[in-house]
Amino acid sequence: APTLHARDGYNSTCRKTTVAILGGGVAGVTAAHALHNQSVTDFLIVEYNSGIGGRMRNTKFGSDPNGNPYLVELGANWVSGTGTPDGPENPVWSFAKQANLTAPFSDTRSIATYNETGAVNYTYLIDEFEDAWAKFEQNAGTILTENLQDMSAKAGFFEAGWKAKQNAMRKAVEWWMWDWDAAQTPEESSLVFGITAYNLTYYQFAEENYFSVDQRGFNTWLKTQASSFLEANDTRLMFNTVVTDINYSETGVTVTNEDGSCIEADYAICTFSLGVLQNDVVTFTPELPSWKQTSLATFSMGTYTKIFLQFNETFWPTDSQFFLYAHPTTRGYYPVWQSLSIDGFLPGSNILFVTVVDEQSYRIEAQDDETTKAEVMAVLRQMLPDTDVPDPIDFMYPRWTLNPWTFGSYSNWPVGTTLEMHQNLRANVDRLYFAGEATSAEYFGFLHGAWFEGQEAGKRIAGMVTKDCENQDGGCGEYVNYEVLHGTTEREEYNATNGMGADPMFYADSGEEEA
Ligand SMILES: Cc1cc2nc3c(=O)[nH]c(=O)nc-3n(C[C@H](O)[C@H](O)[C@H](O)COP(=O)(O)OP(=O)(O)OC[C@H]3O[C@@H](n4cnc5c(N)ncnc54)[C@H](O)[C@@H]3O)c2cc1C
Repeated sequence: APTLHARDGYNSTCRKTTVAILGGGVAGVTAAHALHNQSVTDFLIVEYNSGIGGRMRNTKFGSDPNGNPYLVELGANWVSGTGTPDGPENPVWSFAKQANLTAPFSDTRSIATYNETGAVNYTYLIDEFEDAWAKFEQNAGTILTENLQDMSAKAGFFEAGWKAKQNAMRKAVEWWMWDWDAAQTPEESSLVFGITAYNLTYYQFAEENYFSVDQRGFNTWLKTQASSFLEANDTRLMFNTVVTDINYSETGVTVTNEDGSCIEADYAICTFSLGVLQNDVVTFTPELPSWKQTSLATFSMGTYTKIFLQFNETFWPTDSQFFLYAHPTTRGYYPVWQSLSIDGFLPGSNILFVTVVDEQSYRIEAQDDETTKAEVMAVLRQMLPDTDVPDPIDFMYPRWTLNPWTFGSYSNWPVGTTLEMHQNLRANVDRLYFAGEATSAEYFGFLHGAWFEGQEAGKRIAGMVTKDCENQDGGCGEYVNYEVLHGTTEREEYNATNGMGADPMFYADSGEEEA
């Protein structure tokens, strides 16, 4: 191919391909699937780890009565938003059903509340928060449709009549209703885009969550999807390969890996997390343009940490899925506990886990397991003052922020962001394309966000390669980008070109899809 020789950095020993897909998470696999569907089969998937799945990551933990370990999910765990018989369905849910995934209904109403004195019922505060939520959504809708300035979710709560008022229990409820999803505080989060992601996930699909306890791993659904077009030992899968350099131009992309190997591609799709892109793991040549660098710096990467404990008995209540703890002074200090030792989940496993996010995640990532274990156990003993709480027989948590292939858990939109600004995160630079949960305007932070964005990038490139544009919604070829940003994004710009093909406020207004 003579065009290859014209490229910068062309090296005759590089492996050649039409599309280099960088990363084998949801977006990477789905991009490959979209290419395959348009008969573009000459692609490579380059992946740091030894298998596909990315942030759907599991590990062995504890042991069952036969001495075999359980499998628990360190990363994504829920199918968030499912679908209705007549409405659109979350693709993650479609594949989860195909894979016969064991994923019981996750009932957020099944919650018991605690503070430092033990069980104290403040579920009425959850009701109060939920009452304010409708007003909160309406205000977000007004800002979006009237092209007004965005505000923080915190300010939005105030406006809707909810305040935490320096009250530990109100703070715990606020954490449960916001931080537990966003992995960042309401002060850090955009009101408008927090609401759009929520609406499109829960009102467009369905307002329910299923929690995978499948002992094959949650990522079985993605493996099911992958097996429809990839062989088990497909030579297009390059595992245990760490990308260090990406050299892009208007004619192609050269990818260099840590082991010295390289790939010459006509196009590349980079699906690395926002955290990876923010932490200079990969060197881009030429340097990324300033509109791209600014967008990478603008959006934030949250951290969500599940801390697992196994005991030799289940000494906590078995009639609730969730336990909410209000620490007297520190908001977000070991607030949400979940029991796996209940019917439908992993009965008899004696496993509990507690979740922290953001600053508390960074804090515990920086300290040793024993220190964290002591803190966690002190809280648990406060919650259950009348129970003789034993020490755990197993204890473990991941450190997502320090992880070189993620640098955090999932993205969040800070206050004052616009759709145009986000489009710059999505947009390609020459032949280098981007996809992943963070590039999704509609569903950032979610698996299905990564799914749709991988598909979009795959379809756009397939359209260029085959000269046959089958992507009716988004189109084919390059994404738009904005070298000069407007203060706000006009209502008419909320369209597929800017990554928002579905109307977030349409779903919010009706609460469900209209015929
Ligand atoms: C703790 C946690 C909880 C979550 N909970 C949920 C949930 O319940 N529901 C939900 O819908 N979503 C959840 N998510 C979000 C969900 O996991 C992500 O949105 C989704 O998995 C992202 O897919 P992706 O393809 O965009 O990125 P990734 O899965 O990160 O895929 C990118 C791939 O690139 C690889 N890579 C990175 N750097 C390099 C390199 N230098 N060289 C080669 N390969 C590299 C990585 O190994 C990875 O496999 C959670 C995430 C975390 C971390």
